[in-house]
Amino acid sequence: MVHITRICLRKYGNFVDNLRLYVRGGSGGMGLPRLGGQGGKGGDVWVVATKNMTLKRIKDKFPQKRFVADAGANSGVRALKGERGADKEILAPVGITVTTDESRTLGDLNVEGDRVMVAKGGSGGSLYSAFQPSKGEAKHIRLDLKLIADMGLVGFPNAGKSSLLTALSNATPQIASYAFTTLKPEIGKLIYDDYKQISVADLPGLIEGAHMNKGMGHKFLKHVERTKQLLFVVDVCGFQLASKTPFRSAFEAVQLLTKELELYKEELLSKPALLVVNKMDLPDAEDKLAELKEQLQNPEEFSDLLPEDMIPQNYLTFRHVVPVSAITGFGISHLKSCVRQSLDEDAALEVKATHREKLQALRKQSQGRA
Ligand SMILES: Nc1nc2c(ncn2[C@@H]2O[C@H](COP(=O)(O)OP(=O)(O)OP(=O)(O)O)[C@@H](O)[C@H]2O)c(=O)[nH]1
Repeated sequence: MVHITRICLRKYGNFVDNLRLYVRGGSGGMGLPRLGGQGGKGGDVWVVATKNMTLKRIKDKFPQKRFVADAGANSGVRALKGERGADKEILAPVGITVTTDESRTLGDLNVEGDRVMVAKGGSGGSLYSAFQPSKGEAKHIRLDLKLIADMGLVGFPNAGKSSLLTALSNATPQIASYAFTTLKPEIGKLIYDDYKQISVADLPGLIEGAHMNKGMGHKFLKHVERTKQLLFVVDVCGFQLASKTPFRSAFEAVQLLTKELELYKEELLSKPALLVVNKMDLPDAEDKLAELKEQLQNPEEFSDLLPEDMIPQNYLTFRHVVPVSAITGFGISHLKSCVRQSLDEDAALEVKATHREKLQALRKQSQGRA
């Protein structure tokens, strides 16, 4: 398949589920020996859980990824006690874990307003320190989005997501409970011959208009942020949500799903995506699949099938388009291997990127010593 996903990657940058930052508390202020004055304490650095924030936004807004709190003021004749330096707050998304570079957990941000101190400011100089202030704490920290699953199922009601999850995971999926959410996703585990496990989440509640918070809209869409990749699921024969709503073909369903994600948060579309075309056991399924594939090859040509406000800005192209029947089991093992292949591909890229980052850090260190 050709790769609008890649085009999106270039346009929006990859989805960010972890971020490494440099943080430093402010230095303390100088004490004033003559009058026994005390310098102000340096500010602390905090990570604060904030609504509508993403790791990608932090990365884009602060490309240096460096956060330093203000220094405490020196003590002076007019103010024997120097003023405290201002704290620095890093506004971060809800649902992350904050760790040190050595993987020690500093705290979890589960609810809006949760905060974790990540670098303490230095103390001001005083009689006890011969009026010399101390420096603020400095370190690298990591912000990790708590992923609920490797893959997230994205589809309208009745597409067969639950049936698919059961067929894939060969078991009754578990209902998971997460501290940072009120919606309970069902998680299925795909187990491979080499015992590798991949988790797939079925997230209930996506309907047309979800971006406007229709149905369980935003809760659903928040979950999509917490999976590495997306598994779109459509009924090959299309669907009609209710008697008053229009019939949507499989192609329209794909574009409507894409548009819902785009309207909610464009960067979700930079996640790798696979398309599952379900219910291949139904009559005329082969013809409809052929038609869908043709439409996906040239989506612009078929855009007049969609309401104008639901045409995505960028058509998503899928790493794999996999026809299956969750009921008969047709295509399920092929889908399992496509899912594995897609995640393995990204894991290899991630290892490379981490390796590169570490090499760069080492290089910088040795340049600093020279
Ligand atoms: N013929 C056929 N029917 C299917 C297939 N997969 C699911 N169905 C049927 O489609 C209906 C919806 O299936 P679900 O698995 O509940 O669909 P869902 O997407 O989880 O639906 P919601 O829970 O409403 O979001 C059920 O009646 C299933 O039996 C399939 O491969 N072939």
